[in-house]
Amino acid sequence: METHGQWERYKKYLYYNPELGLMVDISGMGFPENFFRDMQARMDQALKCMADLEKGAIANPDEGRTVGHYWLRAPHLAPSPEIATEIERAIRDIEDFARKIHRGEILSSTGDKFDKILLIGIGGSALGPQFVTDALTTGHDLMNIYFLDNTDPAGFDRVFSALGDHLCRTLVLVISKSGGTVETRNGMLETRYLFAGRGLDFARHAVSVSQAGSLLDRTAEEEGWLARFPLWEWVGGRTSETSPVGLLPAVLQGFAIHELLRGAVLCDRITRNREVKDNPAALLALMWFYATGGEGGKTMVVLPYKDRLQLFARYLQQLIMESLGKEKDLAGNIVYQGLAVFGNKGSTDQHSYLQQLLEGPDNFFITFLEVLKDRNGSSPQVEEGVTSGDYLNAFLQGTKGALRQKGREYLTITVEKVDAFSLGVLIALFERAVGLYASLININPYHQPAVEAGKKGARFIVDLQRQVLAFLRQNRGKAYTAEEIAFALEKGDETEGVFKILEHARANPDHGVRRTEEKNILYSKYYI
Ligand SMILES: O=P(O)(O)OC[C@H]1O[C@H](O)[C@H](O)[C@@H](O)[C@@H]1O
Repeated sequence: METHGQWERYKKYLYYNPELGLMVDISGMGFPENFFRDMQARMDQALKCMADLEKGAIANPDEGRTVGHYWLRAPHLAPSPEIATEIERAIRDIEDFARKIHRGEILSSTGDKFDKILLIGIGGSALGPQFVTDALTTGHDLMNIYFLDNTDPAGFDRVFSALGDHLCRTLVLVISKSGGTVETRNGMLETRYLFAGRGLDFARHAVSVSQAGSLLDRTAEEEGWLARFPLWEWVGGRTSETSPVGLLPAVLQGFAIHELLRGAVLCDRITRNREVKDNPAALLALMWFYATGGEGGKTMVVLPYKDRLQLFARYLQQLIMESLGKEKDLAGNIVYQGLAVFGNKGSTDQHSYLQQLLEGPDNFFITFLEVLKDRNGSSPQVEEGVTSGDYLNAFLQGTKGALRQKGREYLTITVEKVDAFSLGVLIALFERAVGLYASLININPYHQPAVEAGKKGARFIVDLQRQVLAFLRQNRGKAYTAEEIAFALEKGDETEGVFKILEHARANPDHGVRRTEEKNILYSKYYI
């Protein structure tokens, strides 16, 4: 399966760092011999930009902001002693709060000990905690966690019914950097109604994580919530796992946050290395550049061969795609940059889309994540002399061989085991790879200007809905087609939107909208 030349290439390019417990194998990528030499000047510049960023340069020029996620795990690197003190204080306060919760020194409104967490947040305010929870949960953590990360009513109901009678023992973490994200607000409001319906005092169950002075922070202050933890302007949502966003739920669950931070800080130190072959983040960034021609020409399939890492692909989707998916470069040129990420886990995905990766268009590269330790303790044999873990390893190696034969490219990141330390390493590794790659392609990875467009669109539709419902109420008992309503409201250009609003309204009991049945649904009439 393997040729001598491959082994030589493997030996030549394998990165291994025993301190990090990390290997990065890039030999399965077909870059030419002179690639590193040709990229040296660009990478030197990227590393210099990163060094400036860490010293507090305005690395997010569009928003005039510094970018400080690396300070979160090394407060002494922060550009001012005030910032360092704030970070240290926040970690201390989180630990202190969690200790009191665990010891029952802070009790719920009913005098019960808290043993459940309901985390309400979205995007960067949920993905990190979800990933870390799934990776580290033992099944008997100090507290069990549930998430609301959308504005889907049935999604709320599913979680509420799982919480059932435990609501009186549930600590609610509302996490939002901006403090104004609608999905999070809706989750909070519905949770509040649920508490009120059970006669429970929501404020005595609620905790916020948000920027000082945000709507959420002010609400928490005015209503006297149990605690308020800070988030700072200089931490982006997608790089907030080592901030209170990630640390608060982790420490409440009993995860080893100092190990997570130690993994991240060590990885940060090692990925500052200016010697590219000794810098795994620089290696990743260069491989992304090679694979996509620096233009996002290929997608990255993230395949952890470990169930506990299956949410990593989803976590990386935000970290990478929200950071790198940009219309303009730093000079204002239209570039349409990005790096699309998908994936779930191996070997499971070998039984779904791997067929296409082997025989379909060669428009991707794979990042395998390999974990050497199978489980705590030993494994039974599933065949003579072979364990399930041997098979997982064999499927990974076998898939690489099959890809090689087809000339498909991949790289492999190996960690010793899944624990808080290795998660810290992986998070920091990809954070820095994203930053370095962004410099290589000259874009700002720290803003997300387009996200606003979808939010604006939603506000427009909610406003249009108010007008449509008001029209039907004013003309109670009379029935109208979507076209007639749009015309009457002088919203002829929005007829499709009006139709979708009406269809949604008649499918639900909330607004009392009904529909006449016509052969062609588009001529159906709606009334209240
Ligand atoms: O933490 P929040 O302010 O609620 O933001 C939550 C998320 O929503 C926004 O739309 C951004 O695109 C994300 O980067 C952010 O993580």
